[in-house]
Amino acid sequence: MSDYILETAGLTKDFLGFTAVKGVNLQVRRGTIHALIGPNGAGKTTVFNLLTKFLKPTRGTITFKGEDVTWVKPADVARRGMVRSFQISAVFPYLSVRENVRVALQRPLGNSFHFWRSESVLDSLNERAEELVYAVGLQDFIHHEASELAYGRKRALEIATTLALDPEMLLLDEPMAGLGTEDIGRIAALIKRVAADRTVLMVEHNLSVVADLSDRITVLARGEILAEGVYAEVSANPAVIEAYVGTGHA
Ligand SMILES: Nc1ncnc2c1ncn2[C@@H]1O[C@H](COP(=O)(O)OP(=O)(O)OP(=O)(O)O)[C@@H](O)[C@H]1O
Repeated sequence: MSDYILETAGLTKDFLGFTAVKGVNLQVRRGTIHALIGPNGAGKTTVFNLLTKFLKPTRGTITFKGEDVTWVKPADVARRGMVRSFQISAVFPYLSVRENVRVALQRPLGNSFHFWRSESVLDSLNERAEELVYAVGLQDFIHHEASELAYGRKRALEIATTLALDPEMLLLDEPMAGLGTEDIGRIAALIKRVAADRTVLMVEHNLSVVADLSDRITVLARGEILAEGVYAEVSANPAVIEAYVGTGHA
C-alpha cells in the first residue's frame, strides 16, 4: 500500500484560454493533515473541485487509494471514502442536532438505501448519531434545533454530518471562514481529533491555524505548486513571501 492516499499527476484545468491549475503534482500522505494554501486566485478551490469531481480536468490524473479516479462521478469518489465537508453537510435548520446527524447516517450513498430499515437498525443509528454528536462536542445541544446553534457550533455539526459517512479522507474547504477566535480554537481542536484516524486535506486562509494543524503544506500560486514542506520551511521561503506580498496578503 502506498504511503500516499491521494496523488495527482500533471493536474491541469483550463477555462476558456485561462489556465487556473497547471501541472499540479500533489501527494497527500495517509494519516496526515495537509494544507493547501496560496494567495487569492491561486487555484486552491479549482484543485478541490477537480479532486471531488465538481470539475473535469483538462489534463492529468487523480489517484485515490491506488486507483485512478480521474473520471469517476462525484458520488462514486465519496463512496470510495473521499468526502468534502460542504458536499453533504446541508444542515436542516428545524431538525435537532441528533436528527441532523441521523439523517446524514441514513443518507443513501451509492446503492444503499436505508429508509426501509427495521426498528433495531434505527436504534443503532440513534446510538451512532449520539456518538458523533459527542465526538464533535455538541452533547449539551443534542436536542436543540440546528437553527439555534451559534455559528461555530453549526460548523461542528457540519463536521459531524460529514463524519457520518465515515470518510477515510476529509476535504475541508476553509473550515475557519467566518469564525471568531474562540470558535477557531474549538474547531481546530476538533479537526485534530477527527484527523487522529483519517487523512485531512484543507484549504485554509488562516495561517496560524495552518501552522498549528498541518503536517505538510503545499503552496499554490498562479495555478502551480510554488513550495512544499512543513510550516517553518514554507513560511521562510522567499518565493512564498513574495507571492503573498505581491497580492497584498502578507
Ligand atoms: N469557472 C471558472 N471560469 C473561469 N475562470 C475561473 C473559474 N473558476 C475559477 N476561475 C479562475 O481561476 C483562478 C483560480 O481560482 P480559484 O477559485 O481556484 O482560486 P483560489 O486559490 O481558491 O482563490 P481564493 O483564495 O480567492 O478562493 C482565478 O483566477 C479564477 O478567476
